[in-house]
Amino acid sequence: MTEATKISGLTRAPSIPGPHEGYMPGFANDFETEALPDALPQGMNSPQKCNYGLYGEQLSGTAFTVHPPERTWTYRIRPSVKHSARYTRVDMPFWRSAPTVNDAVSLGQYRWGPIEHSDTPLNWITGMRTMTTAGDVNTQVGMASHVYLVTESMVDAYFFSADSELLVVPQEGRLRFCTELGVIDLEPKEIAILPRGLVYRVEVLDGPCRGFVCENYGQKFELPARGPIGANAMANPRDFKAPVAAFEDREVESKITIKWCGQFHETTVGQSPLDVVAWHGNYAPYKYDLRAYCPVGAILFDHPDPSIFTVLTAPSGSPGTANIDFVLFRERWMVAENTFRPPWYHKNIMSELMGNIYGVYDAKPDGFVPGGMSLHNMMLPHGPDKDAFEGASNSNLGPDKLDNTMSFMFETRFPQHLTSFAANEAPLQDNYIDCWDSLEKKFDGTPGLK
Ligand SMILES: O=C(O)Cc1cc(O)ccc1O
Ligand SMILES: [Fe+2]
Repeated sequence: MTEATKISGLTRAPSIPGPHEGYMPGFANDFETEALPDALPQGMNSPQKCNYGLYGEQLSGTAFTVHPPERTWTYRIRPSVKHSARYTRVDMPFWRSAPTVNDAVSLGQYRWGPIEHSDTPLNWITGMRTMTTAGDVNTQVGMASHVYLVTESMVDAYFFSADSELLVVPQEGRLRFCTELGVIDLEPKEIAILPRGLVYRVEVLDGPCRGFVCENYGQKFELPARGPIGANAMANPRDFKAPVAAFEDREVESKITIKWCGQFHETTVGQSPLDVVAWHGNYAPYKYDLRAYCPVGAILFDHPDPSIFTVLTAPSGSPGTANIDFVLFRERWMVAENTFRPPWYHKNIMSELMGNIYGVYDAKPDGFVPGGMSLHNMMLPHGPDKDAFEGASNSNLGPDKLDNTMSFMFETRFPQHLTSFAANEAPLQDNYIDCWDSLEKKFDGTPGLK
């Protein structure tokens, strides 16, 4: 064990040295961590008096009676109910919540270039730009996709979403999430999950920062069942990392912004809310390095469904039908024989929102660029563009490494609705559907030759 250290002004618990410095490995483990010795009660949750005069407080991420329940016990300098002002409503016009059905026409195949930064300094809250929403935030069903454009750190300002857990996919720049449960540093090729109800501030380590967010209104993300793939490959539990405890004791007026039922509210507190000295439980933020994802694919012929690339899945009420699948298209070898290797042409009941983190995506060699997004909505046909089709139909089928490529998909069972920002202000590529226009009729009435 090393000593407690300081990071962004927070005293951070001693942690295992080496690759896990500052983090604890494992997915949804029952973690325990303390930034001061013996701050964590042992053998019970609610001693009559906690060590150091701490207050015990439980954060429940599932109903008490869900199995397994997800909750974390925090031991903090002040209970979080201690705030000096009532909640006041604030406007956050670019961070929208479902339903946004009347904002724009959503029926269509859409693609956007990267949204550029402006001269206006933006933080984690003001820099959120909602692109699509699905379901209904008030019934805790569905999701929203956002792009964040962040250039400014939050100072004595904090945020939590009562509506959702946030899946963060950075594309540019480095961010630090100082949360009640510890500190997560995040850069492109990594993702983070910020659970519903967790208070945090976001600092810019290296800006400007741009990335994608999937806001999950429903049941939490979990690891997909691997079925016949077995106990290994895809995303392995040990590669997920939760932060060790970290706290600050700062008596300074601080603002907390709360997203609640799609509305934003502010209150003030007389101290930093990041005052959790120790915690234990299985409801925590975590990060994951996408380079640890071990893809499994076709090793003789054909192109399997992209569900084999699922990193995390958030279940809906219907078994096998996700509220959201987070799917990763990363570097891999293509070896299938006598096969059209890119994604096939298809229509899907699930709605597919894609983003490019870096490189070239095999079905769209042009136009789908890093920082860009595309939407193939419920039951709307899509597939490789003309160049991808011709290339893949005529290439020599030796083993071929798809290199320098990382795109992802937020796939939901619900139709996604564009916001007016996505339809009118974001860099929509008006000519996107032309990429299929020049696909030729090749039918000549005679059987094809192999
Ligand atoms: O449309 C897309 O590009 C995503 C996708 C990829 C794939 O390999 C199979 C199906 C699918 O929807
Ligand atoms: Fe698709």
